[in-house]
This record gives sequence, C-alpha cells and structure tokens, in this order.
Amino acid sequence: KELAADWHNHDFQEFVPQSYEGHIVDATASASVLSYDPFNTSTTIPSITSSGHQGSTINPYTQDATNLSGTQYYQSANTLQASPAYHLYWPVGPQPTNLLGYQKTAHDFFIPDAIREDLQKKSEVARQVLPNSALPPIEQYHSLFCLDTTAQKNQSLFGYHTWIYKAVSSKDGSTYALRRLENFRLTNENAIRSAQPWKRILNGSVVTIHDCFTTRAFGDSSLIIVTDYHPCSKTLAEEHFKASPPRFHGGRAASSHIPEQVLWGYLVQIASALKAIHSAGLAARLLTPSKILLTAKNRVRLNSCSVLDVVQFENARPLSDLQADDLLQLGRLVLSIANNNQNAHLSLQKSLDNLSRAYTPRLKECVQWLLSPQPSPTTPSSPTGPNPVQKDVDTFLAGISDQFAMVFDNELHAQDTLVNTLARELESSRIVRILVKLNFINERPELDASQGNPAAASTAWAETGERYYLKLFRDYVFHQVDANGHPVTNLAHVLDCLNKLDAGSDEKITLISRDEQTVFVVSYREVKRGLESAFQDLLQAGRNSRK
Ligand SMILES: Nc1ncnc2c1ncn2[C@@H]1O[C@H](COP(=O)(O)OP(=O)(O)OP(=O)(O)O)[C@@H](O)[C@H]1O
Repeated sequence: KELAADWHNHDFQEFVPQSYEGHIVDATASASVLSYDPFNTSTTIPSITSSGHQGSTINPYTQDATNLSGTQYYQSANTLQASPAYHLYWPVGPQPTNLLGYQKTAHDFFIPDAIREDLQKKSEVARQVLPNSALPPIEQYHSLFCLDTTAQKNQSLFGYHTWIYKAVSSKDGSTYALRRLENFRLTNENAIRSAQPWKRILNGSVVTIHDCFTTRAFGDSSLIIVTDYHPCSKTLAEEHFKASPPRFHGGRAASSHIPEQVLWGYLVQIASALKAIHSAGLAARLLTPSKILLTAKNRVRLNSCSVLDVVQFENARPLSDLQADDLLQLGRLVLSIANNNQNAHLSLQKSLDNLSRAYTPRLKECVQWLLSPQPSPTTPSSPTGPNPVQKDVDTFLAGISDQFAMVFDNELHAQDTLVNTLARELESSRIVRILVKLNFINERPELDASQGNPAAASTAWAETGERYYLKLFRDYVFHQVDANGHPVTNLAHVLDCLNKLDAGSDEKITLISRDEQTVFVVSYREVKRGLESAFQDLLQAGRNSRK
C-alpha cells in the first residue's frame, strides 16, 4: 500500500499512470503475462517463459536463437537488414483474456501492430531512393523517384503524358510529389498564375498544391505541379477497379459490393473538399477514380486540382458550369464504384437499378440528385429534400447532413483511439528521458575538467557521493548476472526499475559494488534525488562554461 500511495505522490512524480503498476513482459512470448503485485514491496520479478509459466530457466530475451526464437525484440548486430522485417518486431499471439487488474501483456504498452507497421512502411517508402537514377534535379527538388507503376500512359485526362515523381526539397527537406506534364508548351504566362489560388486551399480532402512551374530539365518543356506527398497511397482506380481474383466466403463468391458506409465516407469527404474549393471561386474539374488518392483506410483526397486550370487556360468555361460539373462527376464516381464499373454512367438506368438492389434508397436518391441536370430557375422548389432550384454544394451538404454527423462521429472515435495510442508512446518517452539522464552522468570523466580543474579529470565525479549510487544502480538495472554468472537481459526488470526510479518510489533496493565489498540499501527515492542533483550539477557546469 505504501508503494501504491507513493507512486501517486505528486511531490515526486507529476504523473504516474496506473498502467505502470503492471510491468512489461517478454516481447517474444506473446502469450505470457507478467503479473506484478503493486502491494508487494519485494523487488523480485517473476521470470517468464515462452509458454507463460513462471520459474523456468529459459530466458525469453536471450540473443541465442537456438535457445528460443526470442531475438526479435533486440536488433541483432550481426544481421544488416536492407529493410525492416515488420513482422519480426512484435509477434502477435493469442491475447490472454483472464487478466487481473494489475496484469498487463506486452501489447498493452506499445502502439498496436497495425499502426506501427503502417507508419514504418510509410516512412520507409518516403525515404526510397533509386541509386544511379537518371532523373535530373528540378529547381530545389532532388532525389526524384518515379511513382507511376503502370507503363500505360493515359493522355485523355489532361491531354499530355503525365508522370508522378517523389522528390525532396533542398529548401525545407520535406518530400513532395511532382506531377509532370510532358511536352507542355506555355503560351500564356497567366496560365501558370491560375494555380496560385490553389495554394490557399488547405482542406483535409485535397492534396495540397505548393508550386507550379515549367522546366526544361527533362530535355523537353514540361509543366511541373508540386503537391503534398502521401506515402503508400493508391488511387481509387487502383483500389476499386483493379482486376483481382474472386474472394470466397463459405464456399460462395463473396459480395464484391463496397460497403455503403465507405461510399458515404467518400461522399462526405469529397463534398467537404468541394465546399472549400467552390467557396474559393474554383472548381475541382476532375473527379475521376484515377485522380483521387486513397491515403489511408477510407481516407480520400482530390489529386488533380489546378492541372486543368493551367492546361485549359485558353478555353476556360464559366465557373458555374464547372462547379455544376463537379457535382455531376461526383455522382458518376459513386455510381461507378458502387457498380464496380468505371463506365457505369453510360448505362445509367441499369446502374441505378443495381444501386437500388445493393444499397439503401437514401444513397440512390443522393446519387440521382447529383446526376440530375441543373434545374432551370423556373422549376418550383420542393418542400422535401434539397431544393431543386439550388443545385450547388451547399444544398448538397445540407441534404447529407445526417451522413456528415455519422462520419464526423466515426472520425472522433478514431481520433480518441489515436490519442490513447499516443499516450502509450508518451510513456516510452519517459523511459528514454530517464535513460538519457542516467547516461549523461554515469562514468562521466570530464566534469571536473570543465570546472577548470583538469588535473581532477577522472571518473571521480561520477563515482563519488550520491552519484556512486547511480553507478551501482546502473549495474543493478543493466548488468545483473544470474547465479551462474550469466548475463540477465530481462526487459521487465529494466522497465520495472526505471519506472520506479522515475516515480521516486520508497521501495528499497540493495546495491552492491562490483568487488562485493560495499553494500548500500537505498530507496528509489534516494537514487532519484541523486540523479536529479547530479543532473543539475551537469547543467550548472554547462552554463558556467558558456559564460
Ligand atoms: N501526391 C501523391 N503522393 C503519393 N503518391 C501519389 C501522389 N499522386 C499520385 N501518386 C501515386 O502515383 C501513381 C500514379 O498517379 P497518377 O495520378 O498518374 O495515376 P495513374 O493511375 O497513373 O493515372 P493515369 O491513368 O492518369 O495515368 C498512383 O499509384 C498514386 O498512388
């Protein structure tokens, strides 16, 4: 009880989460649980085996693969991997369900596999470079990497062959996507300027435009549009219209219909993008599956904004026509995804019939409204549903407000989950900070020298007074050996000690010098005090030397 109370003593620790009353278990023994009784002041930590039983001599953290396939947690110095083997970091195993309040599994302490893997893949893909690439640097953009995976180039959308490159800006070090239109001839300087207003469209469902210029770096005259880069993204065409083998469920071919929630999610996100675009006096102009990016699960962004404004600058159409066309194209987009057919709008009635068979009348009604022609101003308004006189994005948003509320709520839940996940990593950073402090102090030879006493430069500072505890504490945490003199590499022990140190617990530990001639019985609170004062000495010495 003393310990539990102390852990919540705010004099010593601003925030000690409940979760640290449990301790981390072997990363490799997925089914194992480390039970730790917070009321027991003994420092003995039960040893955990790969099968989850206590008391075995197998050390699950061993680096010896012949003993146990438990090397995953630590990076092996012998193997230099070209890319991370994601599955090795954290084995997913059966989750024990009958845990007591103070028991934790290793999974409880780190971010979920799926998120970690996703983020790692994204960062790896973002850093991909092609050695000996023949692609030239363009202005401040270097390390170009072609993102187009298809050899077939579709000229019909923009009227030019297009390429997409990932590139790094030497100005800010960020990674961008460059869309290149090959053989583009600029006949009017104002055409390029028409991309300027797009830079101000900062909407979660639009790939942000950063720059637009022409270049001769490729040996032709190319138009380059610089946009945000979203690693590991796919186009909606790649997601929904790529031929894939039929999936079977219970012996029958599984339904290939996209769930209605997903379609509403697309509708809501694109409607919000159109709201931002139309309000700025612009039009998206190209809402086609190959020009909408899927940047995460069910997360879409318009990816061709500004291109047609530049390319078709000379034959500009009235803005109201273009904006009305956006709504029509949105209707076609949803119809084609729902029908699993890119050309669904060509046989409209049949496609709408299919839609009503697989989806709710509400979705059909919404798509029909989008596909309906712009009503003439003389058409009387209807009291129910969107006003037919006003076929614009605001009327559309009002008409689907219930779906907006639903998607918004889903997003809030997703955000809550992410914040909780983030909180777990926050605890990891606590451990890192305390480790950094310890390492600043332990075996530091030069502090006396920095205070103007070079003769005294030795490990004496780090090894005298309260700091001696810290050295012995380091041995206690990291350099333990078992009864046979073999190193103990137990993650649970390390985390247990560091957490208690961070919390300044009153629990006592026995620190023994290496020659076994000196034994101290100290509390974590005392060690923490020593750590803090030694660290303050370091800070002070650093300030003095700068004076
Ligand atoms: N901003 C971006 N960030 C990351 N990847 C992108 C970005 N824009 C496009 N890509 C990727 O580049 C690839 C090619 O995109 P593009 O817009 O040229 O589509 P496409 O499928 O090649 O269409 P088209 O039929 O017009 O050639 C896609 O796989 C897409 O995932």
